[in-house]
Amino acid sequence: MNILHVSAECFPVAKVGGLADVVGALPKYQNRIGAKSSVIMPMYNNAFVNENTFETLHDGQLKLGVTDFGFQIKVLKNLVLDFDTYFVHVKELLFKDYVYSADDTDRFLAFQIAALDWILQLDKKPDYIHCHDHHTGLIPFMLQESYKYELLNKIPVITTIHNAQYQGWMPYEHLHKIPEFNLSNGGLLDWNGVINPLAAAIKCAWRVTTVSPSYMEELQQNANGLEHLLLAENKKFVGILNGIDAEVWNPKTDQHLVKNFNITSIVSGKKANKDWLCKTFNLDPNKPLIAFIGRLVGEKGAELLPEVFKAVLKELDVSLFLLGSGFEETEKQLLHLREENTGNYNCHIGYDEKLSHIVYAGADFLLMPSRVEPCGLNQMYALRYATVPVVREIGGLKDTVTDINDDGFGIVHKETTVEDIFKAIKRAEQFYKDNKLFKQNRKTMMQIDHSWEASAKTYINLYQSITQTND
Ligand SMILES: Nc1ncnc2c1ncn2[C@@H]1O[C@H](COP(=O)(O)OP(=O)(O)O[C@H]2O[C@H](CO)[C@@H](O)[C@H](O)[C@H]2O)[C@@H](O)[C@H]1O
Repeated sequence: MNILHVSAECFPVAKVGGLADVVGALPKYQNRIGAKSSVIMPMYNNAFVNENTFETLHDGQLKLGVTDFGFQIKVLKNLVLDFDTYFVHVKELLFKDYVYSADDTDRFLAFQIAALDWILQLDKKPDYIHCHDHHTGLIPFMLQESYKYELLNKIPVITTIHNAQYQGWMPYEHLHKIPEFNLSNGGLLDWNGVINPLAAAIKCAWRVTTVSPSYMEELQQNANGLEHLLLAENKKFVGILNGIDAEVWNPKTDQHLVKNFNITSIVSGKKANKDWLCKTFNLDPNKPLIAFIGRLVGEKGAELLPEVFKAVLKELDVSLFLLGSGFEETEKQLLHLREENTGNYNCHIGYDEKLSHIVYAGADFLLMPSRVEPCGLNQMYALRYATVPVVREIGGLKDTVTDINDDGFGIVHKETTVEDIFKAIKRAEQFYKDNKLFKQNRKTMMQIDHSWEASAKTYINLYQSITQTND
């Protein structure tokens, strides 16, 4: 079984968030159970690309409306990843020092067209094409409708929704850039009067998956405008919980940590990482350390954090640390908060992979007050590093975290409000004081298995079920 994943991000090549973690792990675990899974992604002008060498497999020309662009498909020459990774190189459009920006429409259109042009001329074509998020949302449409790709229209195409908040909307002036199709089927591209690549993917993909079962249910009520479409297409939908790459995220071997640990050395291991964090960021190591890691956007409840932190710092005896970037105003408020709270609060505004690993290991609690959380990986990393997740009961958080009061191991709150988040942190402060229970809970958390094995198999079964139904 030959599967080609198409994605804008893939760890360790280019990561903005959880999409990269999933696309960097799922193919690896699919290969371990006998599939031949590979990835095609854009070639960005980033550190990974500059540190490695590439070989050109294919040279082509693509048309975006009236403009021609040369493109190459490249592979790594000096390094072997856990799966074959193909890179679409379009110098003028994709080769930038960012992944996403305001010019994404043309960039990801070119990426998708180049990927399909390349597949079209392959002797051995993939058995399945697995697209991820709206950046690849026009592929199911083009496979089904564009005359140019008629030869590929029997290849089952699956779309995974990692986040339905972003849909890739584009005005109709871009319509002519999509390889020619029967215009009377143009409605498949449309949702509410604009071209909507995520909606097109939902309409045209053979199956659609969401990254947790609860998120699939919730989307029917809250899908940023696509609710009716989801209801109409719900027979295509399957919710498959993400896993984590338990080899990359392993406190026993993690190269980023100050000290490694396993289930028999939790206390000393976590202490060494916490001490380093507290020393580096001027925090009191004797207080429970509550951390947040993530994009500072509305979905994550981030704009409430400055107010929550202010109240917590006034009333509770804990230390707070935040690693993230996003809304400028939230960043400003978070930085400003440091001035009056030295010793109990600090933040690092920016993206830092290494620091994130130390925070998962060194924190006592990890805060995730998300408004929307399709799956969430942070809480699963936290569990693996014996850090108590403090989460809102939503999406994948609901599927992976059970409250301590319900015989579970985490702290769960109902709403993304300042009051609820504050109360959850207060419960964390209390829980930390129960030394025996707190220590025992760390062991329980470390034994929870969220590795990819089971979900990788579920995806394979899903692909097979498509072939069986359509044979
Ligand atoms: N400033 C920073 N520095 C270092 N690392 C940082 C960072 N900010 C975030 N990260 C890292 O980025 C990843 C975030 O993953 P999530 O799954 O929590 O969220 P995201 O919303 O990006 O993903 C979307 O896709 C994933 C994958 O399907 C879903 O789990 C999720 O719910 C959905 O919103 C984690 O690896 C985290 O450590």
